[in-house]
Amino acid sequence: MHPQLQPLHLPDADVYFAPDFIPSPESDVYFERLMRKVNWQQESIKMFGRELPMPRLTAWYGDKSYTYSGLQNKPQPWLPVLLELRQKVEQATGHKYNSVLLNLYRTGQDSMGWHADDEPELGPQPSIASLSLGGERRFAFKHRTRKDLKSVPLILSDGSLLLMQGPTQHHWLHQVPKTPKTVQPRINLTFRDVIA
Ligand SMILES: O=C(O)CCC(=O)C(=O)O
Ligand SMILES: [Fe+2]
Repeated sequence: MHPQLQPLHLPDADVYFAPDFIPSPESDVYFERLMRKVNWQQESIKMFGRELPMPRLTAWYGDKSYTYSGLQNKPQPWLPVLLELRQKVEQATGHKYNSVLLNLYRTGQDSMGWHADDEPELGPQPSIASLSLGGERRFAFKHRTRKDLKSVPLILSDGSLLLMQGPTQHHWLHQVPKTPKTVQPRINLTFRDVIA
């Protein structure tokens, strides 16, 4: 594993974090390439019987289709910029990934609610590598059942890499809350291995 990936020591989890995995200005170049080349989509979510726009833009690239937030995602074929980033991430983590979900948080009003990446297509102990580019955002982990544990905050800085593996998704939820602060746009890439 990459020496910058340091363990976070959460109980019932296996999480590593590298705050400066892709340093600036290389991170800025990747951010601009992704803004331009990725086919960003505004998806909607069904909530209480109503269709609402997701509070972020998304895109799904890879080799196999996959269900996410109840949507059947047909992946788009890999772009050169995504293959470059995948190679870096695979080298650092020692895992292989056949898919990537991208999220674009345009402003502080864009967000992702509490969830786990525990879809059956990812297998029982998924390895998920999450790369952040652009404006930094707060992230948090919350244990599903142990109410004695406080939620664990983390700042996902520009160029940072977060690796969640082993039992993490089974026991913990995570989120990216909205913020009233003025923040720069942020791109997040979660590399995954879809087995089904
Ligand atoms: O934007 C982030 O850091 C979180 C993304 C995430 O949790 C997901 O795509 O499942
Ligand atoms: Fe997630």
